[in-house]
Amino acid sequence: MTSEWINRQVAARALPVSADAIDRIITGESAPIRQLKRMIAAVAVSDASVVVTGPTGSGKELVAEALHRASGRSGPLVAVNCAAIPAELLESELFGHEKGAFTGADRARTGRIEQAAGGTLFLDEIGDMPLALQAKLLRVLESRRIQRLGSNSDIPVNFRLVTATHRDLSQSIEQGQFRADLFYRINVFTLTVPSLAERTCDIPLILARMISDQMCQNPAADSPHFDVSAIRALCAYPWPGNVRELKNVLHRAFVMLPGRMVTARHVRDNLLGMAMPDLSDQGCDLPEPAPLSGDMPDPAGIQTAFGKLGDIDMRGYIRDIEVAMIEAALDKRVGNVAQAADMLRLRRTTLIEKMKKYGIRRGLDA
Ligand SMILES: Nc1ncnc2c1ncn2[C@@H]1O[C@H](COP(=O)(O)OP(=O)(O)OP(=O)(O)O)[C@@H](O)[C@H]1O
Repeated sequence: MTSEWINRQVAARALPVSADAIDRIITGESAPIRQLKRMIAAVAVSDASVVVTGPTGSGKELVAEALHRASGRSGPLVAVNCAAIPAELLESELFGHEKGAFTGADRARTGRIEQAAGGTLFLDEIGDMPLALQAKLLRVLESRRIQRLGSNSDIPVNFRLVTATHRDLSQSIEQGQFRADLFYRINVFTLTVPSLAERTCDIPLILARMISDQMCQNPAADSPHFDVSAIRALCAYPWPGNVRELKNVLHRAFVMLPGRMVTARHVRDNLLGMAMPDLSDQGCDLPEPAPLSGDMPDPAGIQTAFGKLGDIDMRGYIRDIEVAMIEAALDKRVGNVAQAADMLRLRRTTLIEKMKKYGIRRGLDA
């Protein structure tokens, strides 16, 4: 069904009660976001499958969450990132297995599809699912039954499927990488999340929401304040990494400019340009930090700044830097945790441990 069909349905009815739930999850009042929220409200109540498209970091996972919350389904939202799980493990992750089904299967395990009973199964990056598994998923969608690996018995399943991808699935079909029959099964509705560049008037609201979330997580943090020139500079930027990139910029502001008034110059030079701020115009009289290889902030410069600024919450500061670096590496490697770990010279398991500690879910199944 097309977005014209949805538009007609949306126009034909008042927003349902679930609009509140959607508003709480998706911040923004721009015309494309208001339209997206109305579409979510319209399709949430149906059981039909939804494909969420949109550029990376634009908020596709949030749309899946909003669809689930507004659907009123009593079961859980179970999210699986098909690109983050090695192909050979994805099948048992989704379908579960019986004890002894394969080497290392020392006990039975319920798969994600079963876990989503009565709720929503969100398959992120479905375009990356191996072809053999696509065939199995299609059978599940047609029969509404699954078999765990190593079992012959069918288990009935009841879930609403929401998928997302940053790939052009029609192109993947032409290239033989995605099954056309599965595409038609999963694509009853398409919801497209606009890029941040198409809705820059939402930036002040999103920023305020992110600051308040950050302060809830860490009430001791000293929030930066963005003046009008800073907001204008943020609105003029093209945001290739979309809302995720805005979140990273805010993290940088918390680390580099805590409690300070952020201006357009800070935005351009320090937050988007990634240079350490020159705080001399704010009475701190600090030397310019020497650039490091790779344009990373110079730790020696940070040390000097700390000396001048007095007491510093070192654990909080290091945590903020780790979060910003992990998110930057995940951005650079399009959510691929193994590659991000390589980039950060960490073992994959160490990176995953840190991501769990900091509540970074990108690239990990929920
Ligand atoms: N409207 C919004 N308001 C507040 N935060 C948002 C909004 N949209 C996205 N975010 C935040 O931006 C980040 C990226 O969002 P999300 O993971 O949903 O993007 P995505 O499109 O699924 O990304 P990917 O393509 O990499 O899977 C998340 O931290 C999310 O909470």
